[in-house]
Amino acid sequence: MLDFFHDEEPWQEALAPGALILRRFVQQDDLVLYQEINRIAMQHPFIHRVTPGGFTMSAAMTGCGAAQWVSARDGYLNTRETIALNQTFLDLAKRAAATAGYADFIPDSCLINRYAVDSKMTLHQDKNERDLTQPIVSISLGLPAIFLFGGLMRSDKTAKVLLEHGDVVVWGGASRLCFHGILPIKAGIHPLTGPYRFNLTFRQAL
Ligand SMILES: O=C(O)CCC(=O)C(=O)O
Ligand SMILES: [Fe+2]
Repeated sequence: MLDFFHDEEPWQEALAPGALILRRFVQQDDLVLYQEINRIAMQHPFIHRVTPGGFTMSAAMTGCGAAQWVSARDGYLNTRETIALNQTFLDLAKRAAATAGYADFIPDSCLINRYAVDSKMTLHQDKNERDLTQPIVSISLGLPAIFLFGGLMRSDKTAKVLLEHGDVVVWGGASRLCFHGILPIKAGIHPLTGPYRFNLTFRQAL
């Protein structure tokens, strides 16, 4: 893959108390992650969920692990039909969490979002998980995106952060319930993922 910065050493950037960006943390594992996303999508195709307010989400979703997120209203569905979290996924998520100071992270689920051009995610809190002492580990692959990261109130000022291929954001502790979102994705073609951005969020949901 032609990537000018492919050999760059990963580095870290503080985002907020309890929140850290691990730049290029999964860059070396991008192909394995992408192949696993495709394997999962063969069994559980990406779908556009409808919010409780009746809006169809622009990002398409699938996932793996013990629980599947249904909606902000209905939370997680504990289902036997989901695909197990594979070892590479688990190892990476735990290693990222530990690097950010969350050594006890035990993810049981991974939600996968696929963003095409103009797809976005409006500001929200991840609060359907049962144990909020466990962090969120969020991996970005493919096209870049602007990530908004705010405070505990929707109206709080948000930081705008460019997330690129291979970056990981971990948030927990004082930041666990911070509002966050994704601005509309700009058109582009990524060497690995084509016209898409993928995001994987690892959680202990149940
Ligand atoms: O796509 C992202 O980077 C964030 C996704 C997200 O916030 C979520 O799935 O809850
Ligand atoms: Fe979220």
